[in-house]
Amino acid sequence: MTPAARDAAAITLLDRWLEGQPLEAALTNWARASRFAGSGDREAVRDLVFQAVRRRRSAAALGQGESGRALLLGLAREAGQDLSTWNGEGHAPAPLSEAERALLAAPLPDLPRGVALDCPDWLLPDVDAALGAQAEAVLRRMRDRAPVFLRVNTARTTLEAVAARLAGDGIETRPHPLAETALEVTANPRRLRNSAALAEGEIEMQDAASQAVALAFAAQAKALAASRVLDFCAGGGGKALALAAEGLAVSAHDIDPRRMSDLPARAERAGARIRVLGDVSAGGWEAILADAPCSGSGSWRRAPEAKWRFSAERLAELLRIQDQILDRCAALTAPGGILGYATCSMLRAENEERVAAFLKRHPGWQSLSDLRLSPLDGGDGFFLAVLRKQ
Ligand SMILES: C[S@@+](CC[C@H](N)C(=O)[O-])C[C@H]1O[C@@H](n2cnc3c(N)ncnc32)[C@H](O)[C@@H]1O
Repeated sequence: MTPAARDAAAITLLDRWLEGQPLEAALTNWARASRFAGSGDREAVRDLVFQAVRRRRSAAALGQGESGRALLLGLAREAGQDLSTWNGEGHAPAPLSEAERALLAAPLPDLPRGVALDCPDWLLPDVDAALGAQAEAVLRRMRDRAPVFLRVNTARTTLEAVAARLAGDGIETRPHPLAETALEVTANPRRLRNSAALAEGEIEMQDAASQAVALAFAAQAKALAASRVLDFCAGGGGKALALAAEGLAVSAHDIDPRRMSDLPARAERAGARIRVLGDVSAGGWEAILADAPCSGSGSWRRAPEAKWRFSAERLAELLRIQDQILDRCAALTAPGGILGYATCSMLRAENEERVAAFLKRHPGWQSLSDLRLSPLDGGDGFFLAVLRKQ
């Protein structure tokens, strides 16, 4: 596909998304119906579509419209591209109209803050309160794609050995200061899919901040000599696997057990022993991690659709669920045990305010530590509070 044909495909996909089709479904349907598109084309179209969704507000303002074509025009205007390839020939988009040509050549206007930063207005006060002077820089960082990170299974190998093995496949990496288990992929991330290191459990795809949270919690659980750790919201098991690699005996639970369906196979591949529990009515856990459902506002670079779907009603519902999970885990924790409360949210409402409300409801608990990471640290936005039952 020519670059202009890729633009035309992205325009079609963005239109479908704007009409209400989920992004992944639109991309999958298009890829199935477009046998002419090679893997490089599919990745390029995906990148373009995701970038337009990340920047939906500013792109719509600069392109002056809520259509796929206007969004790409807006992206091009901000980047100073001329779009002369849009000539209507072959599979290229129709040529620019006079008005579009004038728009593309016009100086960039001053946009309202929420538009320029691609943030819904109703979230700005919380983001400002949470991030203070860093709010703008963080939101700007969120307008671009996230790096690709690997977690090295240090129970089995070393960062150096994995990096050398991946380099043999042309995949370049470098260690990342956020977590001692993290490698950032700097070239050819798409080759990872076929890498033997992944198939053999030497690496997992996991954001570096997520790794840092797992390592910080593991260190406190080990300091307590906790013999058993419960991952109460295990989901796909990213954190459970990271905790197990630190030598902890991990049990995994999730309200939706189907989410854990791949966990036994992933654990086996990694050489980790993780017990998957259907029921956790028995308490007495010395260490529990509650990686709670949240807005995902720290990972909106990877899942940009969620940023525009999120609402005040959904936030209120999440806050209730987070409180319930914390209360349930408090009852399951042994006296003297610890409870880690984690989110991939940057909002105070889901983080510090939930912990403060918990401590008010549970006077017998104290806060041991807080960790707040933002995309300026390199990975996703994450939060971890470790609480102790007296
Ligand atoms: C942020 S995800 C977990 C991600 C996972 N820990 C990881 O690192 O891959 C949150 C999980 O919490 C689960 N969940 C939601 N409500 C819950 C509840 N009341 N009790 C337990 N798990 C819950 C969801 O099904 C979801 O899998």
